[in-house]
Amino acid sequence: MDAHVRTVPGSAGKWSPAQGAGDTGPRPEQHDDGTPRRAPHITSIKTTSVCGLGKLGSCIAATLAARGFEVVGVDIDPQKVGKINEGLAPVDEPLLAEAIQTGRSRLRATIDAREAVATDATFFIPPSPSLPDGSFSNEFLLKAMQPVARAVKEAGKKNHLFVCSSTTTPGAMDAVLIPMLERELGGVCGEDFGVCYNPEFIALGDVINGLLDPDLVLIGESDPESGAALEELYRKFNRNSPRIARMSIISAELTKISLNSYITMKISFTNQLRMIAARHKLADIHAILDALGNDSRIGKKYLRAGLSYGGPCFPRDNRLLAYTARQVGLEAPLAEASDRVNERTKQELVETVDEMAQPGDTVAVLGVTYKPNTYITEEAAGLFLAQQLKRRGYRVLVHDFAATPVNSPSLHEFEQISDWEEFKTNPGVALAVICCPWPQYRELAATTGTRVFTPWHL
Ligand SMILES: NC(=O)c1ccc[n+]([C@@H]2O[C@H](COP(=O)([O-])OP(=O)(O)OC[C@H]3O[C@@H](n4cnc5c(N)ncnc54)[C@H](O)[C@@H]3O)[C@@H](O)[C@H]2O)c1
Ligand SMILES: O=c1ccn([C@@H]2O[C@H](COP(=O)(O)OP(=O)(O)O[C@H]3O[C@H](CO)[C@@H](O)[C@H](O)[C@H]3O)[C@@H](O)[C@H]2O)c(=O)[nH]1
Repeated sequence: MDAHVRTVPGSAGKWSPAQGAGDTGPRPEQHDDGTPRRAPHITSIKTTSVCGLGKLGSCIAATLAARGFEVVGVDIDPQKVGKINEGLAPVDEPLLAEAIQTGRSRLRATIDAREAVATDATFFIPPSPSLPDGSFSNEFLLKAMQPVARAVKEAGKKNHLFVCSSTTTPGAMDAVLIPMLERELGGVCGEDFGVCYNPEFIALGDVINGLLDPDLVLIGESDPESGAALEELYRKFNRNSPRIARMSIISAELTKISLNSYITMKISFTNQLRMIAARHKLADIHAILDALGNDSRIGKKYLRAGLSYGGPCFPRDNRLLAYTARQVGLEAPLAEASDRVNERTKQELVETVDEMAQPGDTVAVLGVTYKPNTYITEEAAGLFLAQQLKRRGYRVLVHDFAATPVNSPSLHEFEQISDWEEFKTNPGVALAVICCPWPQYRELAATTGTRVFTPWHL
Protein backbone atom coordinates (compact mmCIF):
# COMPACT_ATOMS: atom_id res chain seq x y z
CA MET A 1 0.00 0.00 0.00
CA ASP A 2 1.24 3.54 -0.70
CA ALA A 3 2.33 4.82 2.70
CA HIS A 4 1.24 8.33 1.84
CA VAL A 5 -2.31 7.69 0.70
CA ARG A 6 -3.59 5.05 3.06
CA THR A 7 -7.20 4.04 2.84
CA VAL A 8 -9.19 4.29 6.04
CA PRO A 9 -9.12 0.75 7.37
CA GLY A 10 -12.49 -0.81 7.29
CA SER A 11 -14.26 2.02 5.49
CA ALA A 12 -15.39 1.95 1.89
CA GLY A 13 -12.20 2.90 0.11
CA LYS A 14 -10.32 6.16 0.38
CA TRP A 15 -11.67 8.88 2.69
CA SER A 16 -13.67 11.44 0.78
CA PRO A 17 -15.11 14.74 1.98
CA ALA A 18 -18.61 13.29 1.59
CA GLN A 19 -17.81 11.04 4.55
CA GLY A 20 -17.06 13.97 6.86
CA ALA A 21 -20.05 14.99 8.92
CA GLY A 22 -18.99 18.63 8.48
CA ASP A 23 -19.37 18.26 4.73
CA THR A 24 -22.17 16.88 2.64
CA GLY A 25 -23.38 13.37 1.99
CA PRO A 26 -24.03 10.34 4.13
CA ARG A 27 -21.29 8.24 5.66
CA PRO A 28 -20.79 4.83 4.04
CA GLU A 29 -22.78 2.17 5.88
CA GLN A 30 -20.92 -0.76 4.34
CA HIS A 31 -17.44 -1.92 3.46
CA ASP A 32 -16.63 -2.75 -0.17
CA ASP A 33 -17.41 -6.43 0.54
CA GLY A 34 -20.89 -5.58 1.79
CA THR A 35 -20.26 -6.15 5.50
CA PRO A 36 -21.70 -3.44 7.73
CA ARG A 37 -19.35 -0.69 8.84
CA ARG A 38 -18.95 -0.23 12.57
CA ALA A 39 -18.46 3.17 14.15
CA PRO A 40 -16.25 3.83 17.18
CA HIS A 41 -19.19 5.01 19.39
CA ILE A 42 -17.45 8.24 20.32
CA THR A 43 -20.00 10.64 21.70
CA SER A 44 -19.55 13.85 23.62
CA ILE A 45 -16.08 14.67 24.98
CA LYS A 46 -16.41 15.89 28.57
CA THR A 47 -13.12 14.75 30.04
CA THR A 48 -9.74 15.09 28.34
CA SER A 49 -6.11 14.21 28.88
CA VAL A 50 -3.11 16.02 27.41
CA CYS A 51 0.18 14.09 26.98
CA GLY A 52 3.12 16.49 26.77
CA LEU A 53 2.93 19.60 28.96
CA GLY A 54 5.49 21.75 27.12
CA LYS A 55 5.16 25.13 25.41
CA LEU A 56 2.00 24.09 23.57
CA GLY A 57 0.61 21.18 25.64
CA SER A 58 0.56 23.02 28.97
CA CYS A 59 -1.44 25.81 27.31
CA ILE A 60 -3.89 23.33 25.75
CA ALA A 61 -4.37 21.59 29.11
CA ALA A 62 -4.84 24.87 30.99
CA THR A 63 -7.27 26.41 28.50
CA LEU A 64 -9.35 23.22 28.28
CA ALA A 65 -9.68 23.29 32.08
CA ALA A 66 -10.39 27.03 32.09
CA ARG A 67 -13.20 26.45 29.57
CA GLY A 68 -14.89 23.82 31.75
CA PHE A 69 -13.41 20.48 30.70
CA GLU A 70 -11.97 18.02 33.23
CA VAL A 71 -8.29 17.61 32.30
CA VAL A 72 -5.58 15.14 33.26
CA GLY A 73 -2.15 16.37 32.14
CA VAL A 74 0.60 13.79 31.53
CA ASP A 75 4.33 14.41 31.16
CA ILE A 76 7.48 12.36 31.67
CA ASP A 77 9.03 15.44 33.33
CA PRO A 78 8.08 15.36 37.04
CA GLN A 79 8.95 19.06 37.41
CA LYS A 80 6.30 20.10 34.88
CA VAL A 81 3.77 17.76 36.53
CA GLY A 82 4.64 19.19 39.95
CA LYS A 83 4.22 22.78 38.75
CA ILE A 84 0.77 22.12 37.29
CA ASN A 85 -0.32 20.42 40.51
CA GLU A 86 0.91 23.43 42.49
CA GLY A 87 -1.17 25.68 40.23
CA LEU A 88 1.93 27.17 38.58
CA ALA A 89 2.91 27.58 34.92
CA PRO A 90 5.46 24.94 33.83
CA VAL A 91 6.71 27.14 30.93
CA ASP A 92 6.98 30.89 30.29
CA GLU A 93 3.94 31.98 28.31
CA PRO A 94 1.75 35.07 28.81
CA LEU A 95 -1.68 34.31 30.39
CA LEU A 96 -0.78 30.65 31.09
CA ALA A 97 -0.61 31.16 34.88
CA GLU A 98 -4.01 32.89 34.77
CA ALA A 99 -5.56 30.06 32.72
CA ILE A 100 -4.19 27.48 35.19
CA GLN A 101 -5.73 29.43 38.07
CA THR A 102 -9.11 29.70 36.32
CA GLY A 103 -9.25 25.96 35.63
CA ARG A 104 -7.44 24.76 38.71
CA SER A 105 -10.30 22.72 40.18
CA ARG A 106 -10.57 20.76 36.93
CA LEU A 107 -6.84 20.34 36.15
CA ARG A 108 -4.39 17.84 37.59
CA ALA A 109 -1.21 16.28 36.24
CA THR A 110 0.59 12.95 36.52
CA ILE A 111 3.59 11.09 35.13
CA ASP A 112 1.46 7.95 34.79
CA ALA A 113 0.10 7.86 31.22
CA ARG A 114 -2.36 5.12 32.20
CA GLU A 115 -4.47 7.71 34.00
CA ALA A 116 -5.46 9.08 30.59
CA VAL A 117 -7.76 6.07 30.16
CA ALA A 118 -10.27 7.55 32.56
CA THR A 119 -10.88 10.40 30.08
CA ASP A 120 -12.89 10.50 26.84
CA ALA A 121 -10.10 11.81 24.61
CA THR A 122 -6.31 12.21 24.82
CA PHE A 123 -4.44 15.03 23.06
CA PHE A 124 -0.82 14.07 22.27
CA ILE A 125 1.61 16.98 22.03
CA PRO A 126 5.17 15.76 22.67
CA PRO A 127 8.10 17.01 20.53
CA SER A 128 8.47 15.84 16.92
CA PRO A 129 12.04 16.99 16.16
CA SER A 130 13.37 17.36 12.63
CA LEU A 131 15.64 14.67 11.22
CA PRO A 132 18.56 15.49 8.89
CA ASP A 133 16.51 14.63 5.77
CA GLY A 134 13.84 17.23 6.69
CA SER A 135 11.22 14.75 7.94
CA PHE A 136 9.94 14.82 11.54
CA SER A 137 10.67 12.09 14.06
CA ASN A 138 7.75 9.93 15.27
CA GLU A 139 9.75 8.66 18.23
CA PHE A 140 8.21 10.82 20.96
CA LEU A 141 4.67 10.42 19.64
CA LEU A 142 5.06 6.62 19.55
CA LYS A 143 6.41 6.63 23.11
CA ALA A 144 3.60 8.89 24.33
CA MET A 145 0.76 7.04 22.56
CA GLN A 146 1.83 3.47 23.25
CA PRO A 147 1.26 3.38 27.05
CA VAL A 148 -2.13 5.05 26.67
CA ALA A 149 -3.14 2.53 23.99
CA ARG A 150 -1.99 -0.37 26.19
CA ALA A 151 -3.93 0.96 29.15
CA VAL A 152 -7.05 1.44 27.00
CA LYS A 153 -6.72 -2.19 25.86
CA GLU A 154 -6.22 -3.46 29.42
CA ALA A 155 -9.27 -1.52 30.58
CA GLY A 156 -11.34 -3.10 27.78
CA LYS A 157 -12.36 0.40 26.68
CA LYS A 158 -13.75 0.68 23.16
CA ASN A 159 -14.37 4.32 22.50
CA HIS A 160 -11.21 6.25 23.33
CA LEU A 161 -10.38 9.14 20.99
CA PHE A 162 -6.67 9.64 20.19
CA VAL A 163 -5.94 13.21 19.08
CA CYS A 164 -2.50 14.06 17.69
CA SER A 165 -1.65 17.77 17.94
CA SER A 166 2.11 17.53 17.33
CA THR A 167 3.25 18.33 13.81
CA THR A 168 3.88 15.11 11.87
CA THR A 169 5.48 14.24 8.54
CA PRO A 170 2.53 13.97 6.12
CA GLY A 171 1.73 10.26 5.85
CA ALA A 172 3.17 9.39 9.28
CA MET A 173 -0.23 9.14 10.96
CA ASP A 174 -1.51 6.59 8.45
CA ALA A 175 1.76 4.73 7.88
CA VAL A 176 3.26 4.64 11.39
CA LEU A 177 1.15 5.94 14.26
CA ILE A 178 -2.26 4.46 13.44
CA PRO A 179 -0.79 1.00 12.64
CA MET A 180 0.94 1.07 16.06
CA LEU A 181 -2.38 1.93 17.73
CA GLU A 182 -4.16 -0.84 15.82
CA ARG A 183 -1.53 -3.34 16.95
CA GLU A 184 -1.65 -2.24 20.59
CA LEU A 185 -5.42 -2.04 20.72
CA GLY A 186 -6.06 -5.09 18.58
CA GLY A 187 -8.76 -3.19 16.71
CA VAL A 188 -9.51 -1.22 13.59
CA CYS A 189 -9.02 2.54 13.52
CA GLY A 190 -12.27 4.31 12.66
CA GLU A 191 -14.35 1.39 13.94
CA ASP A 192 -13.03 0.24 17.32
CA PHE A 193 -11.38 3.53 18.23
CA GLY A 194 -11.05 6.97 16.68
CA VAL A 195 -8.08 9.10 15.69
CA CYS A 196 -7.93 12.79 14.82
CA TYR A 197 -5.01 14.88 13.61
CA ASN A 198 -5.55 18.31 15.11
CA PRO A 199 -2.57 20.71 14.94
CA GLU A 200 -2.94 24.18 16.43
CA PHE A 201 -1.98 27.38 14.59
CA ILE A 202 -0.60 29.34 17.49
CA ALA A 203 2.36 31.67 17.74
CA LEU A 204 4.53 31.59 20.88
CA GLY A 205 3.88 34.58 23.12
CA ASP A 206 0.20 34.54 22.11
CA VAL A 207 -0.63 30.86 22.63
CA ILE A 208 -3.56 31.25 25.03
CA ASN A 209 -5.45 33.77 22.87
CA GLY A 210 -4.42 31.83 19.76
CA LEU A 211 -6.02 28.68 21.15
CA LEU A 212 -9.21 30.36 22.31
CA ASP A 213 -9.79 32.63 19.30
CA PRO A 214 -8.25 30.90 16.27
CA ASP A 215 -8.88 31.76 12.60
CA LEU A 216 -9.14 28.06 11.86
CA VAL A 217 -9.63 24.75 13.64
CA LEU A 218 -8.19 21.92 11.57
CA ILE A 219 -9.44 18.37 12.11
CA GLY A 220 -8.20 15.35 10.20
CA GLU A 221 -10.45 12.42 11.11
CA SER A 222 -10.32 8.64 10.84
CA ASP A 223 -14.12 8.57 10.71
CA PRO A 224 -17.03 11.05 10.89
CA GLU A 225 -17.99 10.18 14.49
CA SER A 226 -14.52 11.06 15.78
CA GLY A 227 -14.39 14.30 13.78
CA ALA A 228 -17.88 15.27 14.98
CA ALA A 229 -16.96 14.67 18.63
CA LEU A 230 -13.85 16.87 18.33
CA GLU A 231 -15.80 19.54 16.44
CA GLU A 232 -18.36 19.63 19.23
CA LEU A 233 -15.57 20.06 21.79
CA TYR A 234 -14.19 23.05 19.85
CA ARG A 235 -17.65 24.64 19.56
CA LYS A 236 -17.74 24.75 23.38
CA PHE A 237 -14.03 25.56 23.80
CA ASN A 238 -13.49 28.45 21.35
CA ARG A 239 -14.56 31.96 22.35
CA ASN A 240 -15.03 32.99 18.72
CA SER A 241 -16.75 30.94 16.03
CA PRO A 242 -13.85 29.83 13.86
CA ARG A 243 -14.09 27.88 10.63
CA ILE A 244 -13.77 24.23 11.60
CA ALA A 245 -12.27 22.44 8.61
CA ARG A 246 -12.74 18.66 8.66
CA MET A 247 -10.99 16.36 6.24
CA SER A 248 -8.96 13.17 5.96
CA ILE A 249 -5.90 12.81 8.17
CA ILE A 250 -3.40 13.11 5.30
CA SER A 251 -5.18 16.26 4.06
CA ALA A 252 -4.88 17.82 7.51
CA GLU A 253 -1.17 16.89 7.77
CA LEU A 254 -0.57 18.58 4.40
CA THR A 255 -2.69 21.61 5.36
CA LYS A 256 -0.71 22.17 8.56
CA ILE A 257 2.70 22.45 6.89
CA SER A 258 1.36 24.20 3.78
CA LEU A 259 0.07 27.07 5.88
CA ASN A 260 3.48 27.76 7.40
CA SER A 261 5.26 27.14 4.10
CA TYR A 262 2.98 29.66 2.35
CA ILE A 263 3.79 32.32 4.94
CA THR A 264 7.56 31.67 4.74
CA MET A 265 7.23 32.10 0.97
CA LYS A 266 5.67 35.52 1.62
CA ILE A 267 8.44 36.54 4.03
CA SER A 268 11.15 35.39 1.64
CA PHE A 269 9.47 37.24 -1.23
CA THR A 270 9.57 40.37 0.93
CA ASN A 271 13.27 39.87 1.68
CA GLN A 272 14.07 39.25 -1.97
CA LEU A 273 12.27 42.44 -2.94
CA ARG A 274 14.05 44.34 -0.15
CA MET A 275 17.44 43.22 -1.51
CA ILE A 276 16.49 44.27 -5.07
CA ALA A 277 15.19 47.66 -3.88
CA ALA A 278 18.37 48.23 -1.87
CA ARG A 279 20.33 48.26 -5.15
CA HIS A 280 18.30 51.25 -6.38
CA LYS A 281 19.21 54.51 -4.68
CA LEU A 282 15.72 56.01 -4.70
CA ALA A 283 13.70 52.84 -4.11
CA ASP A 284 11.92 52.70 -0.72
CA ILE A 285 11.03 49.14 0.29
CA HIS A 286 8.58 50.37 2.94
CA ALA A 287 6.64 52.43 0.43
CA ILE A 288 6.60 49.47 -1.95
CA LEU A 289 5.39 46.96 0.66
CA ASP A 290 2.82 49.36 2.05
CA ALA A 291 1.34 49.74 -1.43
CA LEU A 292 1.42 45.99 -2.15
CA GLY A 293 -0.29 45.18 1.15
CA ASN A 294 -3.36 47.17 0.13
CA ASP A 295 -4.23 44.60 -2.49
CA SER A 296 -6.60 42.29 -0.64
CA ARG A 297 -5.14 39.31 -2.48
CA ILE A 298 -1.78 40.04 -0.82
CA GLY A 299 -2.68 41.67 2.53
CA LYS A 300 -0.39 43.46 4.97
CA LYS A 301 0.33 40.62 7.39
CA TYR A 302 3.84 39.10 7.31
CA LEU A 303 4.84 41.69 4.71
CA ARG A 304 7.28 43.61 6.86
CA ALA A 305 10.82 44.25 5.63
CA GLY A 306 13.16 42.97 8.28
CA LEU A 307 15.41 39.96 8.64
CA SER A 308 15.21 36.19 8.20
CA TYR A 309 12.38 34.15 9.72
CA GLY A 310 13.28 31.74 12.50
CA GLY A 311 11.86 29.85 15.46
CA PRO A 312 10.81 26.27 16.12
CA CYS A 313 8.21 26.07 13.33
CA PHE A 314 8.63 28.15 10.13
CA PRO A 315 12.07 26.96 8.93
CA ARG A 316 11.48 23.28 9.62
CA ASP A 317 7.83 23.13 8.51
CA ASN A 318 8.85 24.67 5.18
CA ARG A 319 11.69 22.13 4.77
CA LEU A 320 9.19 19.39 5.63
CA LEU A 321 7.06 20.40 2.64
CA ALA A 322 10.11 19.99 0.38
CA TYR A 323 10.79 16.56 1.94
CA THR A 324 7.14 15.58 1.43
CA ALA A 325 7.36 16.50 -2.27
CA ARG A 326 10.54 14.44 -2.71
CA GLN A 327 8.83 11.45 -1.14
CA VAL A 328 6.31 11.38 -3.98
CA GLY A 329 8.92 11.98 -6.68
CA LEU A 330 8.31 15.72 -7.02
CA GLU A 331 10.28 18.86 -6.37
CA ALA A 332 9.01 21.76 -4.27
CA PRO A 333 11.01 24.63 -5.81
CA LEU A 334 8.96 27.31 -4.04
CA ALA A 335 9.63 25.85 -0.58
CA GLU A 336 13.30 25.33 -1.43
CA ALA A 337 13.60 28.90 -2.73
CA SER A 338 12.05 30.29 0.48
CA ASP A 339 14.68 28.44 2.43
CA ARG A 340 17.51 29.65 0.15
CA VAL A 341 16.36 33.28 0.30
CA ASN A 342 16.13 32.98 4.09
CA GLU A 343 19.70 31.68 4.31
CA ARG A 344 20.82 34.45 1.93
CA THR A 345 19.07 36.99 4.20
CA LYS A 346 21.11 35.77 7.17
CA GLN A 347 24.37 35.96 5.19
CA GLU A 348 23.47 39.42 3.91
CA LEU A 349 23.08 40.66 7.50
CA VAL A 350 26.56 39.42 8.39
CA GLU A 351 28.07 40.98 5.23
CA THR A 352 26.34 44.33 5.87
CA VAL A 353 27.62 44.46 9.45
CA ASP A 354 31.08 43.46 8.26
CA GLU A 355 31.02 46.48 5.94
CA MET A 356 29.99 48.80 8.78
CA ALA A 357 32.70 47.65 11.23
CA GLN A 358 35.91 45.66 11.22
CA PRO A 359 37.31 42.66 13.08
CA GLY A 360 38.54 43.72 16.51
CA ASP A 361 35.68 46.22 16.92
CA THR A 362 33.09 45.72 19.64
CA VAL A 363 29.64 45.07 18.19
CA ALA A 364 26.48 44.84 20.31
CA VAL A 365 23.91 42.38 18.99
CA LEU A 366 20.57 43.47 20.44
CA GLY A 367 17.78 40.89 20.39
CA VAL A 368 18.82 37.27 19.90
CA THR A 369 15.35 35.68 20.04
CA TYR A 370 13.54 34.78 16.80
CA LYS A 371 10.82 37.33 17.64
CA PRO A 372 9.86 39.55 20.61
CA ASN A 373 8.13 38.17 23.72
CA THR A 374 9.84 34.80 23.72
CA TYR A 375 13.16 33.49 25.03
CA ILE A 376 13.57 31.07 22.10
CA THR A 377 16.73 31.67 20.04
CA GLU A 378 16.28 28.76 17.59
CA GLU A 379 17.24 29.86 14.05
CA ALA A 380 17.18 33.51 15.18
CA ALA A 381 18.92 36.12 13.00
CA GLY A 382 20.59 37.77 16.04
CA LEU A 383 22.11 34.54 17.33
CA PHE A 384 23.40 33.74 13.83
CA LEU A 385 24.96 37.21 13.51
CA ALA A 386 26.62 36.99 16.94
CA GLN A 387 28.11 33.57 16.12
CA GLN A 388 29.40 34.67 12.70
CA LEU A 389 30.91 37.93 13.99
CA LYS A 390 32.72 36.13 16.79
CA ARG A 391 34.21 33.72 14.23
CA ARG A 392 35.39 36.72 12.17
CA GLY A 393 37.30 38.18 15.13
CA TYR A 394 34.87 40.78 16.47
CA ARG A 395 34.27 41.32 20.18
CA VAL A 396 30.57 40.59 20.48
CA LEU A 397 28.27 41.81 23.26
CA VAL A 398 24.81 40.32 23.36
CA HIS A 399 21.56 41.62 24.84
CA ASP A 400 18.01 40.33 24.98
CA PHE A 401 14.94 41.08 27.09
CA ALA A 402 14.09 37.39 27.61
CA ALA A 403 16.84 35.05 26.42
CA THR A 404 19.67 34.39 28.88
CA PRO A 405 22.46 31.81 28.97
CA VAL A 406 20.26 29.88 31.44
CA ASN A 407 17.22 29.46 29.18
CA SER A 408 19.24 29.57 25.91
CA PRO A 409 22.55 27.74 26.48
CA SER A 410 23.83 28.82 23.04
CA LEU A 411 24.37 32.29 24.58
CA HIS A 412 27.03 31.00 26.99
CA GLU A 413 29.85 31.83 24.57
CA PHE A 414 29.02 35.56 24.53
CA GLU A 415 29.60 38.49 26.86
CA GLN A 416 26.18 39.70 28.03
CA ILE A 417 24.97 43.28 28.36
CA SER A 418 23.36 42.87 31.75
CA ASP A 419 22.25 46.43 32.46
CA TRP A 420 20.10 47.68 29.59
CA GLU A 421 19.21 50.95 31.36
CA GLU A 422 22.86 51.87 31.54
CA PHE A 423 23.73 50.60 28.06
CA LYS A 424 20.88 52.39 26.29
CA THR A 425 22.11 55.82 27.34
CA ASN A 426 25.80 55.09 26.87
CA PRO A 427 26.39 52.18 24.48
CA GLY A 428 30.10 52.80 24.00
CA VAL A 429 30.46 50.25 21.19
CA ALA A 430 31.51 50.69 17.56
CA LEU A 431 28.18 49.38 16.29
CA ALA A 432 24.85 48.23 17.77
CA VAL A 433 22.64 46.02 15.59
CA ILE A 434 18.97 45.58 16.50
CA CYS A 435 18.23 42.06 15.29
CA CYS A 436 14.87 41.48 16.96
CA PRO A 437 12.19 44.20 17.02
CA TRP A 438 11.63 44.33 20.79
CA PRO A 439 9.93 47.77 21.07
CA GLN A 440 12.18 48.74 24.01
CA TYR A 441 15.09 49.02 21.57
CA ARG A 442 13.53 52.24 20.28
CA GLU A 443 14.93 53.87 23.44
CA LEU A 444 18.52 53.29 22.33
CA ALA A 445 20.21 56.66 22.19
CA ALA A 446 22.37 57.60 19.23
CA THR A 447 25.62 58.68 20.86
CA THR A 448 28.89 59.82 19.43
CA GLY A 449 31.06 56.89 18.56
CA THR A 450 28.20 54.37 18.32
CA ARG A 451 26.38 53.62 15.09
CA VAL A 452 23.00 51.93 15.36
CA PHE A 453 21.84 49.61 12.57
CA THR A 454 18.11 48.81 12.66
CA PRO A 455 17.18 46.29 9.96
CA TRP A 456 13.59 46.20 11.33
CA HIS A 457 13.32 50.01 11.00
CA LEU A 458 11.98 50.42 14.52
N1 LIG B 1 5.82 25.64 20.22
C1 LIG B 1 5.12 26.02 19.15
O1 LIG B 1 5.04 27.20 18.79
C2 LIG B 1 4.37 25.01 18.35
C3 LIG B 1 3.35 25.47 17.50
C4 LIG B 1 2.66 24.56 16.72
C5 LIG B 1 3.01 23.22 16.79
N2 LIG B 1 3.99 22.80 17.63
C6 LIG B 1 4.30 21.36 17.69
O2 LIG B 1 3.91 20.87 18.95
C7 LIG B 1 4.77 19.82 19.35
C8 LIG B 1 5.29 20.12 20.74
O3 LIG B 1 5.95 21.36 20.72
P1 LIG B 1 6.32 22.15 22.05
O4 LIG B 1 6.96 23.40 21.60
O5 LIG B 1 5.15 22.22 22.99
O6 LIG B 1 7.43 21.15 22.67
P2 LIG B 1 8.10 21.18 24.11
O7 LIG B 1 9.44 20.55 23.94
O8 LIG B 1 8.00 22.53 24.71
O9 LIG B 1 7.18 20.21 24.99
C9 LIG B 1 7.05 18.83 24.79
C10 LIG B 1 6.68 18.16 26.12
O10 LIG B 1 6.43 16.78 25.87
C11 LIG B 1 6.96 16.05 26.96
N3 LIG B 1 7.13 14.66 26.58
C12 LIG B 1 8.13 14.06 25.88
N4 LIG B 1 7.90 12.74 25.75
C13 LIG B 1 6.73 12.49 26.37
C14 LIG B 1 5.97 11.30 26.59
N5 LIG B 1 6.38 10.12 26.14
N6 LIG B 1 4.82 11.40 27.28
C15 LIG B 1 4.40 12.58 27.76
N7 LIG B 1 5.08 13.73 27.59
C16 LIG B 1 6.23 13.69 26.91
C17 LIG B 1 8.24 16.78 27.31
O11 LIG B 1 8.69 16.45 28.61
C18 LIG B 1 7.79 18.23 27.17
O12 LIG B 1 7.25 18.73 28.36
C19 LIG B 1 5.83 19.70 18.25
O13 LIG B 1 5.42 18.73 17.33
C20 LIG B 1 5.78 21.05 17.59
O14 LIG B 1 6.19 20.99 16.26
C21 LIG B 1 4.66 23.66 18.44
O1 LIG C 1 6.36 40.18 8.69
C1 LIG C 1 6.99 39.31 9.30
C2 LIG C 1 6.42 38.62 10.40
C3 LIG C 1 7.17 37.63 11.02
N1 LIG C 1 8.41 37.36 10.59
C4 LIG C 1 9.21 36.31 11.27
O2 LIG C 1 8.51 35.08 11.26
C5 LIG C 1 8.94 34.28 12.35
C6 LIG C 1 7.76 33.58 13.02
O3 LIG C 1 6.92 34.52 13.63
P1 LIG C 1 5.46 34.15 14.21
O4 LIG C 1 4.60 33.64 13.12
O5 LIG C 1 4.97 35.33 14.93
O6 LIG C 1 5.77 33.05 15.32
P2 LIG C 1 5.72 31.47 15.50
O7 LIG C 1 5.58 31.28 16.97
O8 LIG C 1 6.90 30.84 14.83
O9 LIG C 1 4.38 30.93 14.80
C7 LIG C 1 4.35 30.28 13.55
O10 LIG C 1 4.59 28.91 13.70
C8 LIG C 1 3.60 28.22 14.50
C9 LIG C 1 4.07 26.79 14.68
O11 LIG C 1 3.82 26.01 13.56
C10 LIG C 1 2.26 28.32 13.81
O12 LIG C 1 1.30 27.62 14.58
C11 LIG C 1 1.89 29.78 13.64
O13 LIG C 1 0.66 29.88 12.93
C12 LIG C 1 2.99 30.50 12.89
O14 LIG C 1 2.71 31.90 12.81
C13 LIG C 1 9.76 35.21 13.26
O15 LIG C 1 11.14 34.92 13.08
C14 LIG C 1 9.44 36.60 12.74
O16 LIG C 1 10.50 37.49 12.92
C15 LIG C 1 8.97 38.05 9.54
O17 LIG C 1 10.11 37.81 9.15
N2 LIG C 1 8.22 39.00 8.91
